[in-house]
Amino acid sequence: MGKNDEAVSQKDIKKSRSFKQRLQYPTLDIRKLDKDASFCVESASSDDNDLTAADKRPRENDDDGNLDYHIGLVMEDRYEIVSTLGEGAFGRVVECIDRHRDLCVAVKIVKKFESYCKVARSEIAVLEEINSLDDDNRFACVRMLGWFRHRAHTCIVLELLGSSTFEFLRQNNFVPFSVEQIRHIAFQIFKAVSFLHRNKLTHTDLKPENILFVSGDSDSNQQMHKALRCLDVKIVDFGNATFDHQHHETLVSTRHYRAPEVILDLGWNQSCDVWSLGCVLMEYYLGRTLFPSHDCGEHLAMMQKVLGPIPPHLLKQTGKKHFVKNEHLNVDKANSSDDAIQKFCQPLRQYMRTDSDEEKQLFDLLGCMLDYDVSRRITLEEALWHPFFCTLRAQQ
Ligand SMILES: Nc1ncnc2c1ncn2[C@@H]1O[C@H](COP(=O)(O)OP(=O)(O)OP(=O)(O)O)[C@@H](O)[C@H]1O
Repeated sequence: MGKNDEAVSQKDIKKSRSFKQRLQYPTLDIRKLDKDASFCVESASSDDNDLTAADKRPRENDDDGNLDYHIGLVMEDRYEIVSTLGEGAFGRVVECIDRHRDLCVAVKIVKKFESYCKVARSEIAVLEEINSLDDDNRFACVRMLGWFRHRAHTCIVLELLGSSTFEFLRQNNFVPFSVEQIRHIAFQIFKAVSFLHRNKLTHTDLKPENILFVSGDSDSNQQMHKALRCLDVKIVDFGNATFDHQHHETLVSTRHYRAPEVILDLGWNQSCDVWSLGCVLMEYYLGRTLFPSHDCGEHLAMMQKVLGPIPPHLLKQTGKKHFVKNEHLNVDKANSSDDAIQKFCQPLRQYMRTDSDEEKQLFDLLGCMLDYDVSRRITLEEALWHPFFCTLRAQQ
């Protein structure tokens, strides 16, 4: 299945817009659009489209291929749905009581379409591998507890976690995290992703929505307070995780977190996760997306405003020649004077002018993570030895 921006059906666009309407993001509300648009959805099966037939029987799926469940529904004679936790391009995640173990769990109910089932199978394989590689649960990756099929939907049973860091920021009116909080969150995530990288896996979709606090209190206010006290987080969503030996899709990551080598189609490796995490940490610091763009040209122009010119040797290699003019980024005049670039993008060196030593360390680390050149970009193993983490390393 091709995952590219061009392969978007009208149905996907409608679906993306409804996502957009549901989201309240202060600077730009198109975050979800690109992720959705990156996947070519197979059309619904004929019985999904047959409204007359569907009208005559209780509905099992909504138009997006999601299971049309209700609170109280029991799946597998075991998992009783008590609430909805989240929604993504691949389906919905619900909180359930596991009646066999008298335990609350999260169940990701994947959309019914075959392409999504395929991604779900891959997510299950990756989660099984993580469970067996990390049997002591030392790294901050969500644990899979099992999986089953319910009415043609693949359902993945996961340990129950709390809010995503994106949701946390949103509920907190996008007040940024403190540098100390960023340090704690980053340290755990870097260790976890570094563990994935050592085991030849790339996550490819690291973003604040996929980094969840561990605290699972159902009262959101209490949850916020608890999360801020303990700051333990875990990574979710391994549906696009790719082993080194597997085919690497041309287009990966949700747009705002997408590395330049992916946009320029230069091939990618684990280093694209490092770029995404650089964008994530900056978002935690700013309380808003670092590159709030919806267009590749504008996105690259934003990168230039923040990080300086894209090296000509990289532009020389791209097959996407429309991005290049005289060995430099071909910045469309309309884009370069675009409000969004002027308003949201500030050179990283200006942030470095801060008087705070800990902020200086953070920006130094971010500079190393947001290096255009993959061969020079810091690895997470190296990043864990950066002075930004020295206090946490000392505590280990
Ligand atoms: N184990 C969990 N515990 C609690 N909430 C969860 C859990 N896993 C996922 N969620 C919630 O559900 C949301 C969607 O989950 P996930 O990212 O796995 O779905 P997806 O369809 O693959 O998303 P995407 O559109 O990013 O690909 C998360 O952002 C989070 O809010």
